[in-house]
Amino acid sequence: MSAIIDVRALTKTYASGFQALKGIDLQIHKGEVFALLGPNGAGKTTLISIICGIVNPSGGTVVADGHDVVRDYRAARRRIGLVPQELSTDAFETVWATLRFSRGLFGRPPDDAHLEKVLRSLSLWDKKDTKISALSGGMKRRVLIAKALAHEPEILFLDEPTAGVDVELRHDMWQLVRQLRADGVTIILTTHYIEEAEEMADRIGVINHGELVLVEDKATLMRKLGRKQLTLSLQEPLATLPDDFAGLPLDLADDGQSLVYTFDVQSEETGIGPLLRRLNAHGIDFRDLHSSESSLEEIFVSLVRQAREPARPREADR
Ligand SMILES: Nc1ncnc2c1ncn2[C@@H]1O[C@H](COP(=O)(O)OP(=O)(O)OP(=O)(O)O)[C@@H](O)[C@H]1O
Repeated sequence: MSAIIDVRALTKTYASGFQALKGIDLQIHKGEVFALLGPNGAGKTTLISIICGIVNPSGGTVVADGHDVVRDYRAARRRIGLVPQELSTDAFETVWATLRFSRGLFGRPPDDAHLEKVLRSLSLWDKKDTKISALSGGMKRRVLIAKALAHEPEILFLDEPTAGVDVELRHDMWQLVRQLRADGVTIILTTHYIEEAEEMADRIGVINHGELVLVEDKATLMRKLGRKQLTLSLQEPLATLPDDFAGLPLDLADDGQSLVYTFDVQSEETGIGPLLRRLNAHGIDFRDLHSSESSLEEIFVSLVRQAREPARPREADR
């Protein structure tokens, strides 16, 4: 698959001396929806701002649809739409004037039919002559998206598109993202809602302390999410596992007082029945058992923690 965005060895040190990005390598495929997750201050907005040419990188390169975002800024920027977190639009203009101006800013000839299509898709058509200052918060969000789509970008960045919006608008946005994807637009979104990444993304990237700690197909992550653990509290603690159990996804925990068996929920055979029979044959008794499922949220939290404290075992692996 061809990369529509190619980020290589990207670093950013702000004037304060703070290193916000520490060597990011990332390729975004044409036509995919890529969700960038990370805790507050991880570097998501910095990364997006550099790709969109708003912030200068300290090192490395970014090429968007064949154009270097620094050397060939205008050509690169024309291909990109950005929906920022905050409204920076002139609040005293009408919705229509704002969109027409924005389209012109990117060197595109007027195309009222396109603007009408965008406004209708965002349920904003009846507000086209309203001043932005007179719109509700949710409507202003919709205007931000309309503005980003006015110049027909091939790449769309959504920086926390649904933070603080109501359920209806959230679902409308998801629907719009699906439509844009079907139209061939490449979409990169940042979000704090794991559910949103699960719903929308083809691939997921996790950034923490300025480093990409994971880039994975959502389907692969969901398989990890499907992992379950069965914990058996033993009647008598075990010093080691009998050799017979070697090769099984089985670990001793709690100083030998528990056995933890990890299995795939989606697979037909969990292997629990044979495991219990084998334990019985070895005279290993247990007094209690419980199972738990690792969620994407847990995987995400453990990745973030792991990057902070590299020596600690992963939560999801315990
Ligand atoms: N202009 C700046 N000068 C100095 N430091 C900055 C500047 N902008 C951002 N930072 C710092 O860089 C780090 C990354 O910020 P960034 O906004 O990219 O994070 P984020 O992942 O988007 O966070 P959030 O989820 O809170 O939006 C933070 O520690 C932030 O304080």
